[in-house]
Amino acid sequence: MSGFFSQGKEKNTSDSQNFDIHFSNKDNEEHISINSNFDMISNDSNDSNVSNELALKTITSPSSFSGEKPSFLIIFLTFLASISGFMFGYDTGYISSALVAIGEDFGHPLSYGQEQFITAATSLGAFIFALLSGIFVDFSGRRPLLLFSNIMFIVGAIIQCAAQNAWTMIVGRFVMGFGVGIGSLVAPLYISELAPSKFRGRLVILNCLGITGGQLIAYAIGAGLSHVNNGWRILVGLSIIPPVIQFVSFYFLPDTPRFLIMHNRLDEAEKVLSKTHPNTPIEHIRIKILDLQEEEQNGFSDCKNPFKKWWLTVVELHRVPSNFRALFLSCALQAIQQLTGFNSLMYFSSTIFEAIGFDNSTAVSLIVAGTNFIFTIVAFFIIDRVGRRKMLLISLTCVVAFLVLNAIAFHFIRITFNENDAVVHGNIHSWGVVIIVAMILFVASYAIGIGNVPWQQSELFPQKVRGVGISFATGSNWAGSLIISSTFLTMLKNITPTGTFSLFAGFGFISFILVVLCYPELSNLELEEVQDILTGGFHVKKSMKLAKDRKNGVRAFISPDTESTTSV
Ligand SMILES: O[C@H]1[C@H](O)[C@@H](O)[C@H](O)[C@@H](O)[C@H]1O
Repeated sequence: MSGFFSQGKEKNTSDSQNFDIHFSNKDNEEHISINSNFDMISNDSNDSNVSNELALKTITSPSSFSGEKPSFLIIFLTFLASISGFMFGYDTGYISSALVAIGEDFGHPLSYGQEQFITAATSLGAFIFALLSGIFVDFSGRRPLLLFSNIMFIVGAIIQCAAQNAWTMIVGRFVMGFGVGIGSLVAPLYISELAPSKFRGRLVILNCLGITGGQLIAYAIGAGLSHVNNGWRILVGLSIIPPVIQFVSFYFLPDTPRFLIMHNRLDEAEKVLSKTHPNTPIEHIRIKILDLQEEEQNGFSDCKNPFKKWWLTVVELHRVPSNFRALFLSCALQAIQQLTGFNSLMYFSSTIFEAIGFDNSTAVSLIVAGTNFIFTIVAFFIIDRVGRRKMLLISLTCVVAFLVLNAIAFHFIRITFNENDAVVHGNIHSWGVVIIVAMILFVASYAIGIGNVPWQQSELFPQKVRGVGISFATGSNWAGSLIISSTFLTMLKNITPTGTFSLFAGFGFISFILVVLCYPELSNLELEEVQDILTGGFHVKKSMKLAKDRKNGVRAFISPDTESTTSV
């Protein structure tokens, strides 16, 4: 029942069976009754043109759910789900120092090809399982997938800890990637489905804080263990703790109300919503359930075959223009995030800093991870206030500028490879300092926008196609990560660091244009409202006006039929 959002004034009375709602909007007076089975049992309107649908839309619109502060339970569940983000960060973060620390533990120094394989194996596993999750996320639920991802994290870590050669290490990293892929899709979805819209941006960024915090901690432990014999095995072994905590917790916790409604488990959904929204009257909760239930009825809930359902959803994603716009935007943003080359730093910063002459390269990398984490905190505070679009534009402008500065600085520094194709420790150079400063500024610019906004992907899709839509978007992220991690050192060698960073800057510039032309402002909208913005175009200007009105407390709405926004 997405559609209008308009003003409404409610007065509710309820008894154990039925409850009545009286409201008025700009032109109409209406009175409806709904019983505890979620059936509408009467509707008296003084204007026959006003539909029941409008009545319900009006009541469930921003008033009761979106403006409300997240309850303790929502925050608690968000933190628990963000453990997936933490594992994503830790597991992608420790590899930078592990690659240096492995040294000759496998009998010879790792060639750059082996380093790339070890790194890229996780991205490959994540890519495959992010796509596969799209088939199962609406079928088995968010929670079982999270549990499964925990098992993969643990199995992958055990294989790596026991590895005696590069290939076993690659297999362990690949299996761990399954967990990373699933977690990177399910955690933000779980959080965004629970979050009140006004706080959705921030709550989803908590998961990103998990990612960047995980990377920082991995770097810190990596630096601490860099001189310990086989210290990298301890570094990997520690990654077993968070999935165990998440597994045990989620074993006892509920799935999201949206998933429960999708499977017609309305009583359970009511229970979860009553706990996550303790101050919301039960009648509002039931109306919200009706709203989501009607949305689900437009879906493929009758189809019991997950593969067929997946295929029907894929067709729907491409057939309906607003869905296709959502798909385009989410996939493009996720790919852009990776093609700016940020993860070349995450994965290879120790190698790069060693090559330009820094002795404690892992400690220097720590500054990179710390900057990423601190600026993700900045993003956390500003995302719902400044808005996604503005953050992206500022971020991409600075990202391009600092990538160009890096490209220029690298022109004056040589990176050399030995006869085994391993990167050779270089000599410190004044341009090396410029590179470090430019890298840090690049990371800060990345983290306040393009590093985090793409993970708001769930909000772009309607319920019917959300699971599959975000699996494609997450897949695009991992495809980008895979391309960067498997080619970065090869690019350094073949097209020079200057060529490599110029290429990243080029991608950043194209992305900037794309955001200017196509990315609407989605702050403060209900998940169900976003499609109205994407119907009939990207509606960039209108979305900006709407966001401004909402921010200023003006009750504004968009009509999907006229495709105009109205402030009241
Ligand atoms: O949002 C995250 C974050 O920016 C991480 O630091 C990065 O390593 C990931 O690839 C990205 O998806």
